[in-house]
Amino acid sequence: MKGFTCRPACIERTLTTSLTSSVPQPAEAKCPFYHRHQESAEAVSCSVDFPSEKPYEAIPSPKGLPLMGTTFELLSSGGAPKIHEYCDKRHKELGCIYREKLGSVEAVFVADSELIQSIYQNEGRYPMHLVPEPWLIYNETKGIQRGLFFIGLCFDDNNTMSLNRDGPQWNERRKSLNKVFRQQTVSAYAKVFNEVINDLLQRWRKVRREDVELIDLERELYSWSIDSLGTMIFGQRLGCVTSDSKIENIYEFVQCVQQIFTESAHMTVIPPRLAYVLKLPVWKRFVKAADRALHLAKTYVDVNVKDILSKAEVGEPVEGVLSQLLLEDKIDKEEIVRIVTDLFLAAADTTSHATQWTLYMLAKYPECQKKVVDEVNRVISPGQNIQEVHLQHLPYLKAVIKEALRLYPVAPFLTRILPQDIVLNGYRVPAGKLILMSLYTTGRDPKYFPNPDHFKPDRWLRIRDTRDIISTFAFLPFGFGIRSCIGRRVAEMQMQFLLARTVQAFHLVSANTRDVNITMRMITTPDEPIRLRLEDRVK
Ligand code: HEM
Repeated sequence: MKGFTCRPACIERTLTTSLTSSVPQPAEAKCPFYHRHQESAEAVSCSVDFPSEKPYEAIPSPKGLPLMGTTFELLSSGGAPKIHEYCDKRHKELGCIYREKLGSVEAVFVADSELIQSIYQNEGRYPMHLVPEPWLIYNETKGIQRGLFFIGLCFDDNNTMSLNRDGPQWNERRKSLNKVFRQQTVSAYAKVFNEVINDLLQRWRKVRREDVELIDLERELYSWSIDSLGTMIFGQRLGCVTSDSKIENIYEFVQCVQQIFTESAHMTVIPPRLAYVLKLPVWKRFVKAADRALHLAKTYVDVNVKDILSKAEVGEPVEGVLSQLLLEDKIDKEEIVRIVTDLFLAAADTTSHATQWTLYMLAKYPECQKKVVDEVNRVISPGQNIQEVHLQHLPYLKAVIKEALRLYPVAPFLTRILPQDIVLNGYRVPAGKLILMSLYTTGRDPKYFPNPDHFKPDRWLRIRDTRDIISTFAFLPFGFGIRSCIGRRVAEMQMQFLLARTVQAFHLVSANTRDVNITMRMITTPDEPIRLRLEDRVK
């Protein structure tokens, strides 16, 4: 057990001042971030601890009303769309660890790099994350099984989380999929990623308005991310960014996925089981969108499975992740369909929104955009395809992406349910309790990132050059460890390719008249459409 505890920032500051002014600190009692705390009044407090262990109930918790708990406060702070800000405020008020019941689930919130590290050290052999309850109820009531993200956690008869009976199954699937998502395999798709980008840039030149503003950036990026991933999985273009889309209802699919996220986010404050039992409109909309999205995706995957199998039978060459999985013959076909369908759900929204925020930052900070353009132009000529080998010469571009993900983490909370008790900052957290790691808060905490509100990609370069120690556990946009994002390599490569080629082709100008903020739809999305003007660089 590490010797730290957290207290409200005001008490913390008073204590720190009085302690440091009089009593010398024993080395072993010092918080590693001690000096940085003193520099910053905004930091979420983390300080010298007491040796005794305290029970779960002693974890700081906001006072709520008898029946309503803190629901009213959450609603008056903007509800589910502003939950990241609400939790950030709580951390500032209660410290880097607190507990609170939001909606139907009680969770322990943690915003401290060392504590996050210790959570991952204790995640066990089959780590468990939270699957949003509406999705679990949907799967359970429809009697359907789902892909990787969903395996390993369910609710038992008492509506509490039951531990890990599917852990070994997850582990087996994950190992098979790790093979198809490792770096060398992903690199082989550089050519198809470029093809999709060529079509996209071509399309943007055509569809932008007369004043060169691009309409519906969100949908454009969705289509790009689905087309890139689809080509990698099916070994053939889906045509989402060209007019010859091979999936008849691709836009309907995109809309359904967006709606699944929106309705799930609404059910953060309305207990999902209640919404289900009472068949509230929010539940009906959720089910309708989920039914349709799964049906559309499954139909398309099914067709491709048949196509691949019949080609393979007559010895015709087949490409793509799906054929790799099918021909390996280790996973049952029905399950492959489920896994692939869910990959699209996990991939499309996340990659497109991370890219959207990064484009917004580049448009908002022209000096950063110029640095990226100069860097890219030194490595590839305009219009040329980008190769994986070029990426090692684009450190600034990578820093820009990291910086955008720091301020706008697509998943602002990482979740774990641990298989055994853990002591965090002196508090015993029993096995099976939901733990939420607040990345939005750690990413904007000055004790980890000086001047946190500034968009400063250089901070990532300086760290490397001077070997400054920054805690990586304060910044984990793809999670960490054996259950981290399986698509990280794909997402990073897709984003690096698209951003490099886009800034080389266009000067990006922000057309938003106010700052765009975050609104949560399960993931971090903009609270008004991000508007970009794309001015040609190369005539
Ligand atoms: C910028 C884009 C992306 C971000 C920020 C992101 C982030 C994440 C995060 C935070 C997790 C949860 C990890 C955990 O519980 O510890 C996750 C899981 C997952 N992601 Fe991603 N992701 C992105 C793109 C993708 C892509 C492109 C794919 C598919 C090719 C994908 C597939 C998955 C899957 C299947 C899981 C569940 C893994 C498991 O449970 O074993 N993600 N992602």
